[in-house]
Amino acid sequence: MTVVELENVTFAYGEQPAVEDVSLQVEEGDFLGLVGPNGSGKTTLLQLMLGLLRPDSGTIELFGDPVSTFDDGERIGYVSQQATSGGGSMPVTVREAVTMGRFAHVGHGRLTDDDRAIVDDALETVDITELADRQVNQLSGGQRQRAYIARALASEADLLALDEPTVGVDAESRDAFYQLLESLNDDGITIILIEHDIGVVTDRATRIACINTELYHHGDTESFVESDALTEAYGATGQVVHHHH
Ligand SMILES: Nc1ncnc2c1ncn2[C@@H]1O[C@H](COP(=O)(O)OP(=O)(O)OP(=O)(O)O)[C@@H](O)[C@H]1O
Repeated sequence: MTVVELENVTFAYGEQPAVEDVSLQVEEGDFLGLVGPNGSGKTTLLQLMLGLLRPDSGTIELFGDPVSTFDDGERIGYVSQQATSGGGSMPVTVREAVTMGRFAHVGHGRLTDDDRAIVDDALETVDITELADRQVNQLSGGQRQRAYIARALASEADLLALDEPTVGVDAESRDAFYQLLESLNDDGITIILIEHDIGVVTDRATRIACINTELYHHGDTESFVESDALTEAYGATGQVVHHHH
């Protein structure tokens, strides 16, 4: 099944397009790494995919329907840059924050024992059960992004979209976090990850989309590593490329 499909998508905040004529498909089970230099349109492209921004031209389908009519928020777990950097953290406990993942399912009804069990499982999966009663805004960066993943898991999302989730997280927690993403992907959850560390992405992602306003590469990770897309995309802005091997 195709999870996201973009055809000739262009979007501009002002005069200059931030995303220009991008076509790509994300298939169920993909672990897509979205890479490109600073300011190259990665966040914009992700928000277009999720229906948070409307394209100026082109079409976007999410789970097979035009994204404009999409109202199935519970199928997406979106961890924005603000969420992990702390700006969006709420004065609630970890358990309360993760329980919010159930709200799309219970509507105005009450939480059932099943809902509570799903929340417990999500806390367990990301290994933060012992932090359940702590305030989210008192967690470390690494603990906080686990809490946001747990919330997405509790919502039983089919698609996890993460925008630089490990900014400010130490190397060890970061590695554990990417292992967690890999195992969630093995369980069938589709993942789209924005990450500026090319080495991390090529180690973990099964597919790569490389953009600098326009799409320079979209395909499996091996063909990306062997291609010139990286130097071409980054060369356009003269940024230094950091390899991590
Ligand atoms: N709300 C906005 N209003 C106007 N311009 C914006 C807005 N958000 C982003 N831009 C511009 O659009 C371009 C793409 O930004 P975007 O955040 O999508 O890039 P990015 O690749 O995610 O960047 P980074 O890696 O630095 O997070 C940049 O030139 C940016 O300055």
